[in-house]
Amino acid sequence: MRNRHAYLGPEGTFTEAALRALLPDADTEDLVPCAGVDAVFGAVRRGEAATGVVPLENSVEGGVPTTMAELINGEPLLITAEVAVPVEFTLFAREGVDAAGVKRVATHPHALAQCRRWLAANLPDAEAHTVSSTAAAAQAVAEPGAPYDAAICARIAGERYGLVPLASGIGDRADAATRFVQLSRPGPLPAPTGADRTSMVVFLADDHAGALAELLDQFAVRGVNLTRLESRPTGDGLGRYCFCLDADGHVADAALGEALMGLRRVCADVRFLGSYPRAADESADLTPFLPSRGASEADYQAAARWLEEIRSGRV
Ligand SMILES: O=C(O)C(=O)Cc1ccccc1
Repeated sequence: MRNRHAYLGPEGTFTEAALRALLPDADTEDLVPCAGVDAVFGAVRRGEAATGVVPLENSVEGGVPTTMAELINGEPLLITAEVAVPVEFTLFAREGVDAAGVKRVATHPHALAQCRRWLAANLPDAEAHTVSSTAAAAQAVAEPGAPYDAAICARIAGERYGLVPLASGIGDRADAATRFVQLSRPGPLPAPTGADRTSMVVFLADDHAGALAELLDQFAVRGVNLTRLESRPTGDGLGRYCFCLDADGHVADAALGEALMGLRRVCADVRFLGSYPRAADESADLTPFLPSRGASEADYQAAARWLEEIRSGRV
């Protein structure tokens, strides 16, 4: 059976662009557009798709709430790849509608948040409406009797649904980028590449002074660099948070593996989300970081051999 790949659809989303960047050889007939991020998770969990691609975080807006909630509380899936995609927004309308005729604009919440200043300056009287994706907005605008006059979406989506561009580059930050992840059902991990990232969710054991510092210490003392730390409500009441962390390295690396064991000992729960190759990001320094003294892979291996010798009575 052919491998199918679910993504946040319909055709023309930034997520589709991310999927095609991750799987450049995939046939269009194997791509499964889904109506929401939760539907992508569902398709992968039920085995209707081998993998799924969803937006995880944006450089301007931060984490994508549905993706975070599914990763934290949903039936576990593994992140097996990531890609960062630059996002450029264009305002599209039906043929014959000009900027003065735009009273209702539709788009994805993350796109709206990134175009607020432009909208306030250029369409101050237009109502903004959020829908499941930027391409869903373009599709809705193209329908006869559409409830919206214009959509904020990728150029490819506007063209795909036969709309006319009214203004391009309308994002408040020209350098905005979104990080997307590919998900699979739990199984073998991608092999270490030497430039990997590991994602996890950590639940503290109890609320006490220094609890977060203890968590962070597990990485600091082992020379493991963190690339992201986001607190999210657990859903169990006000003031109850878990922490979503990304770290440089692979769980097969000694330092990261020991940091995870340390977390497992001092925290109530740790959900491992995956180790996968880091996205090639021109702005990121992908040279392996220089670990602090005693924190290299060789140091860890030597210390493990030494302990084994003591335990076996050879020292
Ligand atoms: O709606 C889309 O096209 C998506 O893929 C989600 C999204 C929306 C805005 C910025 C990045 C990703």
